Amino acid sequence: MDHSGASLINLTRYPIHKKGSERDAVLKSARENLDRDGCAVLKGFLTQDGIAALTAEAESVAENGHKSFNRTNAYFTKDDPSLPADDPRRQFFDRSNAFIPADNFRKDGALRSVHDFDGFDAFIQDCLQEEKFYRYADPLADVIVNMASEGNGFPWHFDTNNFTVTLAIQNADAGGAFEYAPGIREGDENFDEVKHVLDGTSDKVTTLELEPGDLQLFRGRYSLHRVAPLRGDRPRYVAIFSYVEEPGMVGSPERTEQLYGRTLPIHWERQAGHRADAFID
Ligand SMILES: O=C(O)CCC(=O)C(=O)O
Ligand SMILES: [Fe+2]
Repeated sequence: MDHSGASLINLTRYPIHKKGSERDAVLKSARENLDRDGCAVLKGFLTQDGIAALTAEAESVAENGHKSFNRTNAYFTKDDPSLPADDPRRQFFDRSNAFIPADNFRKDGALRSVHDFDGFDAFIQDCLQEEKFYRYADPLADVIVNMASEGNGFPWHFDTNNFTVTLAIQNADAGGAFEYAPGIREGDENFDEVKHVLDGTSDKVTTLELEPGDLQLFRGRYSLHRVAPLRGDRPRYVAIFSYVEEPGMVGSPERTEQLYGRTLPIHWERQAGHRADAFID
């Protein structure tokens, strides 16, 4: 199969490589959506060939996914028994999934052909209007695939990163909608409304049914979000592209071991003097 980015990305609809009025129109719409509710979805960013190629590639390396399980609240903090039992900081959920580390994706493979396509990074940066914007320099984490099936999932949380860039590759048989409460903690923590989201009684939740090939830009620091429980045998595959505010950053050895099940020499060499918390998490 042809793995040039030009055949995998729908450049007719999203001419990200060509400065001009068409690209400007796509940018304008993405920025408006990001401003309004912290989320922009570029439907059908991949072509049908792109979806097929990325799915085949994810399947071919799926066995290398590293499973991780934990119990976490929406804030990734420890339990605080001094708070009332119904405080949202005391609601813990199971979180489990598998990350396929970035070094499973070859330079000439489909996923990196999209990532390395001329203009891809610049386009994402322009949508997000982030001044400091660098690819994560972590060979295990610059672009990964998040794999989850029935019984796994991402329960309600706020991201520690300012934004997340994801590309839907394959959905589970059922379930897996992306649900989020736009800007729920924009002004303050808004624990009362967060509580309603966690117990399923909020009317502030937007549901997105993302399809294979959709590119999503999401500011998850202020918007509580989750992936609704998955059903069926087919795994859900989502690629996650990581960008950070400084060049040369990699993950801490501890976090890398936890997420990917191994570390490389670079994780130990670089740990002094570099922020270690730049994960999509
Ligand atoms: O898998 C997704 O669609 C998003 C998961 C998520 O919220 C995250 O990686 O922080
Ligand atoms: Fe998230």
